[in-house]
Amino acid sequence: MKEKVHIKRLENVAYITINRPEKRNAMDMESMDLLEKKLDEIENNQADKVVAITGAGNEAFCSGGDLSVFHHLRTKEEAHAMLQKMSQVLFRLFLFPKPTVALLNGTAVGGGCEIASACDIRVSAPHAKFGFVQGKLAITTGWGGTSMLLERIEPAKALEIVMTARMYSAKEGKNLGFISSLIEGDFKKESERYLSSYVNLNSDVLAAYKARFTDRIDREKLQQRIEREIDDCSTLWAKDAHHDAVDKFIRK
Ligand SMILES: CCC(=O)SCCNC(=O)CCNC(=O)[C@H](O)C(C)(C)COP(=O)(O)OP(=O)(O)OC[C@H]1O[C@@H](n2cnc3c(N)ncnc32)[C@H](O)[C@@H]1OP(=O)(O)O
Repeated sequence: MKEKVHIKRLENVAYITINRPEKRNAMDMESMDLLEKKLDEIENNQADKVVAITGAGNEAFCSGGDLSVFHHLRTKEEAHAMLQKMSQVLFRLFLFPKPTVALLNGTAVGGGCEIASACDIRVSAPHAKFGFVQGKLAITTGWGGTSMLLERIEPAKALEIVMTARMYSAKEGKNLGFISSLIEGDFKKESERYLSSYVNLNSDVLAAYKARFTDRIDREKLQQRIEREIDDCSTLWAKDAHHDAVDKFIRK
C-alpha cells in the first residue's frame, strides 16, 4: 500500500513527499503522524543534511487539511485537538536543526501554505499558485501559519496575504518575499540541482548556520502566539459559517 507521506534520499537531501495526489495532497491525521515520524527519522540520520518537502505530481504541493475528513469535526474542542496536533508538527519543523526547503511543485492552499511557511526557504515552479484561503472558509489559519508567515516576510505583506485570502502567482510570491527562487524547466530535476548546492558544506557547519537562523526567534512567545491562533481558529471552526462553506466545497 502506498505511504501517504514518504521519504526519498538523494545526495544528503531527504525529500519528504506528501503522496495523496488524488486529493491534491491534502493532510489527514495519518499524514500528520507520518510527517512527524519522518522528521524524527531525519533528525536522527546524520547523513541527511537538508530536508525538502514537496507534493506528489505537479498539480499540487498541498491543498491543506483534508476537508472530507475534518468536516466531521464539529465542536471547538474537536477542531482544537486536530489544529494543535498539526501546529506542533509544524512548530517542530519551524525550529528543525537542519535547513528545510519547501519545493512548491504545484498549488499550495490553506494548510499547504502553513506547511510552506514552516520551512526556512520556499522555492517554486513558475506555474504553482499559493493562497491562504482559510478566510473563504470562515476560519483563520490554525496550524500556526500566520504566526510563522509573520516571521518570514514583512508583516504588512503577510497581513495582505491572509486578509485577502486570494490566490497569488509564484511570481507575485517572489515579489512579496514569500518565495526565494523560481525554478524553471523540469522542476524535479532542477530542484535537485538547486538543493545540491546546499549540501557541499559539512553538516556541523549547516547546523551552526541553522542555529543562528532560529536563534532570532523567541520560541516561548511564538508558541504563545500559535496557541492564540489555534484558539481563534477552533472558535470559528465550530460556527455555521464555516460548516456551510465546507459543505459547499464538498458538494461541488
Ligand atoms: C486545516 C485548515 C485548512 O487547510 S483550510 C483550507 C482547506 N483547503 C481548501 O480549501 C482547498 C480546497 N481545494 C481546492 O480549492 C482545489 O481542490 C485546489 C487545491 C485549488 C485544486 O483544484 P483542482 O486542481 O481543480 O482539483 P479539484 O478541486 O478537482 O480536486 C481534485 C480532488 O481533490 C479533492 N480535494 C482537493 N482539495 C481537498 C482538500 N483540501 N480536502 C479534501 N479533498 C480535497 C477534491 O475534492 C477532488 O476530489 P474528487 O476528484 O472530486 O473526488
